[in-house]
Amino acid sequence: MEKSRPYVILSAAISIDGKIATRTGKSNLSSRKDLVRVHNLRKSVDAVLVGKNTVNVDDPLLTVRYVKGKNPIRIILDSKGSLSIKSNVVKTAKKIPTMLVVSENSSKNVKKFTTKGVQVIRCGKKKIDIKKLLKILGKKGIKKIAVEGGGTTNWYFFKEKLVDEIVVTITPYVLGGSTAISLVEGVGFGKISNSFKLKKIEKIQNEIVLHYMS
Ligand SMILES: NC(=O)C1=CN([C@@H]2O[C@H](COP(=O)(O)OP(=O)(O)OC[C@H]3O[C@@H](n4cnc5c(N)ncnc54)[C@H](O)[C@@H]3O)[C@@H](O)[C@H]2O)C=CC1
Ligand SMILES: Nc1nc(O)c(N)c(N[C@@H]2O[C@H](COP(=O)(O)O)[C@@H](O)[C@H]2O)n1
Repeated sequence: MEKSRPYVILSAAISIDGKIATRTGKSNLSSRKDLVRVHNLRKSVDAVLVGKNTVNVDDPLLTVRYVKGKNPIRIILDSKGSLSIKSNVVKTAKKIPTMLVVSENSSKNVKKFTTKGVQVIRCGKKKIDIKKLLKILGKKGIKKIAVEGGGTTNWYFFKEKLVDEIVVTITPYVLGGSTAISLVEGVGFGKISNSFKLKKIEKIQNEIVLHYMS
């Protein structure tokens, strides 16, 4: 691992059949106990990162609420700068540090975000250059981040081999649906080569939490 970039933990809840949401975008798969674990993870990292679709579909807060602890910085990847101004992350950005990462080619006016307290970072020409972004975050003193989806964002991190740890909860649901989002979307790998080492298995009632390391 390059020392200059933050340590990356990919965190998600999946159904038995590997989906992270229903075909209609419902993603509240984890039990309350598992969410307590997720919030303990959030308080242990410097930043939580998600993609724009996750914000637009879930309208998350990405805060620490089920346990006591400091909120991580929130980072949203949105190459075109088309995030909803009415989203919870934007509405609370003056209280909780929030970064919006857009590509250099994005012509959208980002002032509407900055006036709401969102820090805007331009990184990568058309797509967001995640390697470069992690270097920028490292220089800002961010040492550990949790990537919380969705499937497209997860793919970019796997594609660039930037995932150091995977924490995934298998929840007791079968969702099906060819259009339902899986843990990892994108083009996918053509070869079976990207293996991780299983380090820990936790059983939380009806769920299993798997911890893998690169
Ligand atoms: N069960 C779970 O643990 C979770 C479920 N979800 C679900 O996932 C679904 C959303 O997933 P997706 O549609 O795959 O979208 P996503 O949330 O990964 O967002 C994709 C968007 O993020 C931006 N983006 C991400 N990486 C980029 C890069 N390298 N360069 C440029 N732009 C980049 C782009 O605007 C792209 O269209 C929602 O239904 C949500 O509920 C999301 C997070 C966790
Ligand atoms: N670990 C995990 N389990 C689930 O069941 C989930 N749905 C998610 N989703 C991630 O958490 C965000 C919601 O956060 P808030 O509760 O609003 O703080 C969601 O947008 C996903 O990133 N994760």
